[in-house]
Amino acid sequence: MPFMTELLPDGARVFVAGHRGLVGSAVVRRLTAEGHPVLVRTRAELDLRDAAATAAWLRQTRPDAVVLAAARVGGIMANSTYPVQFLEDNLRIQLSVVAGAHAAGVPRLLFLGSSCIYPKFAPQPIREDALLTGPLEPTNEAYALAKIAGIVQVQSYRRQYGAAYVSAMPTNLYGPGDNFDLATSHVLPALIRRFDEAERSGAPEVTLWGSGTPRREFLHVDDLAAACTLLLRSYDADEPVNVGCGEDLTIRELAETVSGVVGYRGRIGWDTAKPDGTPRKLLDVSRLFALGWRPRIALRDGVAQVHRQWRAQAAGDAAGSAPDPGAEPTAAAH
Ligand SMILES: NC(=O)C1=CN([C@@H]2O[C@H](COP(=O)(O)OP(=O)(O)OC[C@H]3O[C@@H](n4cnc5c(N)ncnc54)[C@H](OP(=O)(O)O)[C@@H]3O)[C@@H](O)[C@H]2O)C=CC1
Ligand SMILES: C[C@H]1O[C@H](OP(=O)(O)OP(=O)(O)OC[C@H]2O[C@@H](n3cnc4c(=O)[nH]c(N)nc43)[C@H](O)[C@@H]2O)[C@@H](O)[C@@H](O)C1=O
Repeated sequence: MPFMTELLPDGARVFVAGHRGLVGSAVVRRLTAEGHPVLVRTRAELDLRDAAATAAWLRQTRPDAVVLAAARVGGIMANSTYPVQFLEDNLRIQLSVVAGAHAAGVPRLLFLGSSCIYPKFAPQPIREDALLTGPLEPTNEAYALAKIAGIVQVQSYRRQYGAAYVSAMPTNLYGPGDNFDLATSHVLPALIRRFDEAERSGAPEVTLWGSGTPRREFLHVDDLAAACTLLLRSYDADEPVNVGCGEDLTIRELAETVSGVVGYRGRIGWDTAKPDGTPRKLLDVSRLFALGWRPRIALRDGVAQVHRQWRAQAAGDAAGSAPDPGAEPTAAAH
């Protein structure tokens, strides 16, 4: 490997923490396609909450860069039910990986936060400098605080040691390998599963959570992965970078889109005893757009892709085989 003058030289070896997850698997696909050898460890091989084991592995392998996509992640209900794990697991993983990378002399690191770090009533679209300007949304406060600690940790390594470590703040994501467990999933895979099962069973109504009025922005994880490698190659500054498509819709509109793709024609009901969460969190993506990145996968195409994978997964579960998480969406254009 040549002396590191570039932020991510050609052929740089990258450790992708969380490579089996939604984001990590997409980042592995993207890095591999760009010619980077990728280092991975399963949770069974290396629990990233274990600081000593993580530091030892990073010292032994000394990758050229780390993408921190390992985290305790979940939808609104999982976040509200398990705030202790969402706070503590994420703090511990971040402490292990960022400190371990620095101790091992890893020159480059990308930390992934989340759009829920911003105040509940932040002006829309939300700029990066809205951080710490108001109270957080209570349903995911513990997770958001852990992510904010991660951002400050990364900034501190920059300020104190001059490390080229940076943070990205993705909006709500979806894609191949998503979590379809209704108790822990995010809304988009939950809706695909609910409408698909209702269509197959002929159920007259599907009941969704909340009022349907909150607005959310959805980005395909392959678009996020392209942003991650661009940031690794070209971004080196203190402030986090928002990653979103720049457009949002209500959960009711999302439900109409997903039911249309799935072909479900029954009624949609709303259980207002369930939480709505934050009313809106559309990201200002001008910083990332200025670097030349654009989202490529339209929501309807991405939903159709994930629906096909859910069908394959459901059929595979019944037959005892696994789906292909790398299958392409059929069309790709915004
Ligand atoms: N999904 C989304 O909508 C969004 C995600 N993000 C961020 O992107 C990142 C990745 O999220 P996503 O891919 O969706 O999450 P997933 O739950 O799909 O994947 C998380 C990964 O982290 C691994 N992991 C968790 N705990 C540990 C541990 N103690 N030791 C080792 N590995 C561990 C999991 O391993 P295993 O496979 O063994 O479970 C899994 O591979 C997170 O930082 C998240 O905050 C940001 C905005 C939105
Ligand atoms: C990525 C992001 O994800 C989480 O925040 P969230 O955006 O509020 O999460 P969500 O995807 O679970 O819900 C979005 C909206 O959709 C509604 N909704 C309807 N019906 C279902 C449903 O069936 N399941 C789910 N999960 N939601 C439903 C739900 O009531 C809410 O109004 C946090 O983890 C946060 O920390 C974070 O970073």
